[in-house]
Amino acid sequence: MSAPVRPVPPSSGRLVVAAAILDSLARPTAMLCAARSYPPQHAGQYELPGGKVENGEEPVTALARELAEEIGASVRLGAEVVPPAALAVPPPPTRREQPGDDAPAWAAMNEHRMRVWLAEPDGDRPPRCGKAHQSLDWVRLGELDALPWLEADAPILRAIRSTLAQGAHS
Ligand SMILES: Nc1nc2c([nH]c(=O)n2[C@H]2C[C@H](O)[C@@H](COP(=O)(O)OP(=O)(O)OP(=O)(O)O)O2)c(=O)[nH]1
Repeated sequence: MSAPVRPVPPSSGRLVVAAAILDSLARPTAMLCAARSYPPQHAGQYELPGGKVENGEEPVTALARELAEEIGASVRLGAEVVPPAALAVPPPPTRREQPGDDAPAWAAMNEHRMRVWLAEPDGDRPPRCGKAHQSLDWVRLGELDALPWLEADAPILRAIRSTLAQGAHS
């Protein structure tokens, strides 16, 4: 008999938002992968571009701001990559300073919760590598597994791949 699945406890961290930026939502062949430049113990590890939501900010507004600040890019959002129930960290009780933080999220590093959206460049501002990253590269979908990702991102990458395989991504 298998052990009962314990619900993921609420987290004490902040909400982080990130984007799996594809070359095309309709016909994806590559994803934009960013290698962190800090902290030292995570330098060189890969992540999805994004960052922490500020107080008072809606998650998708924060994502647009973080992408503009970090990689100078503007994107069109596709579907959210939603965690399966067994991995979902529940949202905190409604707080006025976190509008829109009302959905289950992935468990991220440092007790943070993370929500992830598929996206594609909207053609206005192409991505470029900023200070937060050592490198920013388009990586073919079949080669994503070969990169050293932040440990917390492993189940998210699996979900991205399975969403893309189902063809339900725009
Ligand atoms: N952007 C991003 N953050 C991730 C991913 N996976 C993951 O665990 N995280 C964690 C790392 C950080 O603790 C947090 C994101 O916050 P951040 O990008 O503002 O990073 P930071 O705390 O180093 O930045 P700062 O506020 O100190 O400038 O979420 C991911 O794929 N993308």
